Amino acid sequence: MTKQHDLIVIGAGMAGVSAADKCAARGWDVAIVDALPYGGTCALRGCDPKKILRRGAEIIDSARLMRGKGIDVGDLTINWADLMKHKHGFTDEVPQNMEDGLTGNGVTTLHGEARFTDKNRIEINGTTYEAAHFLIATGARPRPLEFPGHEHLIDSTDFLNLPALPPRILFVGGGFISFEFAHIAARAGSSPVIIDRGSHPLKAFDPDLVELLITRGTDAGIEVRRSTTITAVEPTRSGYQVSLESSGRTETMEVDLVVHGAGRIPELSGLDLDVASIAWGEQGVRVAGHLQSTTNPAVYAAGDSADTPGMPLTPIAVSEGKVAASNMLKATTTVPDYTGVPTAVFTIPELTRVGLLEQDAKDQGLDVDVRYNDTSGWYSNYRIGETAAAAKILIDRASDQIVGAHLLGPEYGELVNLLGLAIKLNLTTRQLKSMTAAYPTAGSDLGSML
Ligand SMILES: Cc1cc2nc3c(=O)[nH]c(=O)nc-3n(C[C@H](O)[C@H](O)[C@H](O)COP(=O)(O)OP(=O)(O)OC[C@H]3O[C@@H](n4cnc5c(N)ncnc54)[C@H](O)[C@@H]3O)c2cc1C
Ligand SMILES: NC(=O)c1ccc[n+]([C@@H]2O[C@H](COP(=O)([O-])OP(=O)(O)OC[C@H]3O[C@@H](n4cnc5c(N)ncnc54)[C@H](O)[C@@H]3O)[C@@H](O)[C@H]2O)c1
Repeated sequence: MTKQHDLIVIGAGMAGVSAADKCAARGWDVAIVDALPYGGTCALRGCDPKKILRRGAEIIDSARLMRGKGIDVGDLTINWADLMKHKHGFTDEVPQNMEDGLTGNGVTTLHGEARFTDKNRIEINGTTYEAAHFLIATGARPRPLEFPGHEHLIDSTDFLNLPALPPRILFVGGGFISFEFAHIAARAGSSPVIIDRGSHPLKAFDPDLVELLITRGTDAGIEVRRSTTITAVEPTRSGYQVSLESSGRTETMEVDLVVHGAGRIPELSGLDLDVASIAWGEQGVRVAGHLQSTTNPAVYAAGDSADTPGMPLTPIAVSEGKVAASNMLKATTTVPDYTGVPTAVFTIPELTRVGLLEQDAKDQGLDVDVRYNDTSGWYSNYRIGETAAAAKILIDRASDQIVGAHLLGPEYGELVNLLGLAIKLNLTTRQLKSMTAAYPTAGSDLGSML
């Protein structure tokens, strides 16, 4: 006999777990399933382990910036094996803790790959489960690549588990993953090369600040090649030969490792969505604004696997998971609020953004005052020897409200949260400037940035 649940969540990452906990707390009979250990991408294979490895790189970089300013760097190096152990100290605990948290909240935890067999049924390891509602929260996977030899690439999960870093690493794609990993690898003693087929790497970020970051990265030993296509990857005796093409010119590069950083796509393979009449496309499960499937009312989707206006980021996954849960529980049609969600690429220093790009604001016909400051000479950056730091804040002249903010600099990943709050709450710059910040902190620079 099949068991009838109120809700089955497919995927125990940030989106799925937020929704499962919320519905169980309201008394629903909830089951959740994952094919991998519980925790999802962010905690096990993404944000969290990545930022632990980045900590080692930050220490090296900070010490180098203070060379001749009171710090003798000497042979300060990253011990990759120990740094990995430090990472495992966090990640190894996650699956059991997360599963214990769910069962403690009354959620039934299942293991295996789920696939739909009907509009209201799924099968896991040969057993059928039935539910009144389903939440698809299956995340994303690396985009399949076409060039010959693509099977030799490692992906971000492999990179975050490397037992040792080889000297020459080539990153395919100039996005979040390649830049973050290249910044870690360079401080760990490798020579990274980022190959982007487009002319604007990190295209979700302010192009002026991206150029500053690329220059800072060059000083740290990172090479970035734009408008360059990879035509083949072939194994050699000691590594790989990568064939490149740029403006009609071809060349080859010898490297030890090739890493996939060329984008991720929703993970819907194996779900058999068509069997359950669930519409989907390249951007994910097709949902209405309130996250219900456009074709199967029993089904909702959230996070990286859902086709929504939100970027594939952890805070979006969490907020969509909660909104989907609330809509299922109350049969409401609340749409997630995507305004004022900041994002950061954790290079050294970090590059952040919230709200509109300068070009978007212009395209929308907004009359914006662009307040640009090179903050590298400001006290907070002088103190630590940082040479690349800047802020570009876009203020709507009519309302005096911030419509976009772009920051490059140490600790600006924290500062951008204040600007996100200002956007979300429609604060004016006059109100923001009335804030008294602790001094000297990155927050105390905000008034001058405005
Ligand atoms: C290297 C890397 C670094 C990142 N860094 C950041 C960062 O610093 N900040 C940030 O905001 N975002 C970051 N992200 C993005 C962030 O990790 C994702 O947006 C977020 O984890 C998505 O959560 P989710 O719940 O939608 O999916 P996931 O966390 O991916 O969870 C989906 C789960 O579904 C399971 N699953 C899939 N198919 C099935 C199936 N058929 N049956 C059963 N289970 C299934 C998977 O095993 C997985 O555990 C990073 C991503 C990567 C790859
Ligand atoms: N700090 C963070 O928040 C963080 C960190 C890592 C990943 N993520 C999330 O994961 C997603 C995926 O990250 P990503 O870095 O893989 O993708 P991305 O979308 O950020 O960047 C992919 C880049 O690869 C380029 N590209 C695509 N195909 C190529 C090819 N064949 N050859 C050369 N270049 C190619 C694209 O032009 C683009 O610049 C991100 O969009 C982001 O949402 C977030």
